[in-house]
Amino acid sequence: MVSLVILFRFSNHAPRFRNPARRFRNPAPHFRPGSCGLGLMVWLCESAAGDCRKVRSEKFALSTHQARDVHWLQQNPYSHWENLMLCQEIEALRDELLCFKKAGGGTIVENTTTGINRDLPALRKLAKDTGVNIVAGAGYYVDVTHSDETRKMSVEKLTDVMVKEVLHGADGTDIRCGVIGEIGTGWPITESEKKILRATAHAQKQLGCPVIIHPGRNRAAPLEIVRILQEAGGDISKTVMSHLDRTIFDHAELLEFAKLGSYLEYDLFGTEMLDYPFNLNIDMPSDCQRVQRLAFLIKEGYEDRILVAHDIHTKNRLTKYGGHGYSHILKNIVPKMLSRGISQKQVDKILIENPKQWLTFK
Ligand SMILES: CCC(=O)NCCS(=O)(=O)O
Repeated sequence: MVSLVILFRFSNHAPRFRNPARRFRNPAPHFRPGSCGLGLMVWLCESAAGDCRKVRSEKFALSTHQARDVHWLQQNPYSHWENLMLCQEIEALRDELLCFKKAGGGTIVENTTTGINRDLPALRKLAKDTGVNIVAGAGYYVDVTHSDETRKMSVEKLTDVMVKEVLHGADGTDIRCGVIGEIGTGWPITESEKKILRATAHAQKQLGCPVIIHPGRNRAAPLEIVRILQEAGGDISKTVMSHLDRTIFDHAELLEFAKLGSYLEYDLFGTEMLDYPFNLNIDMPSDCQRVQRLAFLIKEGYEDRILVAHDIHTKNRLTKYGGHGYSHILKNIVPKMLSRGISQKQVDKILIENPKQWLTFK
């Protein structure tokens, strides 16, 4: 059975939600959590001018959306309120996992962390129901999701929390996390995020555990993160730098970064959008370009360091809503890799051996 790192989320993705009225025109507003209603988080959108208003729903109800809306959602996934509420889709996720298993999948990493609705009991139930191994993530997401309590914690306290989440259980359960991350960082990296990065390195030093980092949307971000982790004693060889698809584009810069020895993750497979709403200067690559990037890294000798995933965090990417689903890499990307000169042995390394090595505690 294939073991594969596929990230999916129960989280709502609202911290990244852009105000639809300002879509694609103004710099991204900052987001922060607002009140709760009917168990759903309501998020407030704070514009650059500092005014707050409730994010409004787009023009159609997602549950009844028609085929004609599929393309709009694919291009504007963060501009539809309900589309962000992946936590409502437990049944659809069960179906996705069963399809994934049928396609040869064995394991996924679900690295929703504190700040975006980690739901460990739901993960446990899904793993039991489907027989797919689900590895949960410890730690904290990006700054805007940090609570006042989190901000006040010392590096030592944050380290203790993460160590406990791995050794004893998280969120008041006995469910133990198998990786630290994704640890969220923006650009520039905030003081609170730096503290959490240092704590991550300290926890990793104690546990010998896998770590995964979400870098800010700037080509300098991955390098700066590695520097902070290294200074704090982290093990870069057991650390994944995720979302490289939208972060480092230049080949020479990518090779410079690769030399530092982290895992290099291309994890937005299935995401094809013309305008990347979080940074309009970025041209989000297509799946074909992602495969080209993998082939390039393999040619340069980095096949031991590559990981791939879908990072599904919005509803429209589920099969139920006309999306590519959890089996896209297994069903569509692997054949594409093979047709572009990547051998079956190399595919197996990326889908089986590398995740196994990364997930094994030292
Ligand atoms: C919540 C999951 C996440 O942060 N995914 C990264 C999306 S993006 O920053 O690459 O757009």
